[in-house]
Amino acid sequence: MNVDALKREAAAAALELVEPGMRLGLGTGSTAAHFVDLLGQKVRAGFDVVGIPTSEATHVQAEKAGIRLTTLDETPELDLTVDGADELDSRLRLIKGGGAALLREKIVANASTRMVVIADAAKKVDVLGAFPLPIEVVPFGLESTRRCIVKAMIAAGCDGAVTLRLKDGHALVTDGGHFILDAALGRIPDPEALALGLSAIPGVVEHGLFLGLASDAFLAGPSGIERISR
Ligand SMILES: O=C[C@H](O)[C@H](O)[C@H](O)COP(=O)(O)O
Repeated sequence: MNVDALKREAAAAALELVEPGMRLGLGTGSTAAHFVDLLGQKVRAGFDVVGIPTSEATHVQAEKAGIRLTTLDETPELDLTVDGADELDSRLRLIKGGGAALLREKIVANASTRMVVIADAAKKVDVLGAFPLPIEVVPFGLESTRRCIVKAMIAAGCDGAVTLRLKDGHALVTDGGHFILDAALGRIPDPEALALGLSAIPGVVEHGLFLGLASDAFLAGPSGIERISR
């Protein structure tokens, strides 16, 4: 089975958790897109839920799929968020932001009673960090912020290049109007320490370490779905 089919299987498993009337956070990325697609099919068959998209891209997809949408201002507390991840470990600590949506994703996950991760099984790792950690930063003072990030990494026992994410030769601009710095760390021995260090830097808006947010994960592999719960 190809990776895309596995992503769809994980999305289908998470769909079974959705109950009528739920307030749902809708994730971003190729795996979350399967969930939105499957949810749209259910909605068009008469199922009623309301969704909060975590990116402009998901907003467009969900609207086209016929899913009723709201905002966190109208609906500040959600029942369930279903989202993908770039990496996760057995304690459901995640790296997210490969699609540059980490800020809204974290706000939405934090507003949800449950966050469920959907992914192909290859995303599960023993130690986080092979996937470069996305860090969303304010454009003002970029180089100064980058140096502070390097110091915070070293203090947390890791090291690696921190580079500006580009799109079409220019700095990629997130939905919130910020830039993304990607930290190629290889391994993150103490994600909690690194998260604390990064959050203390004024120019850092948010980082892609999602710690203590996910309650469950559905991981689709060749031999079926593995469910991890916390
Ligand atoms: O910013 C993007 C998100 O964090 C995605 O959920 C993450 O990158 C996983 O995306 P995909 O399902 O495409 O691998």
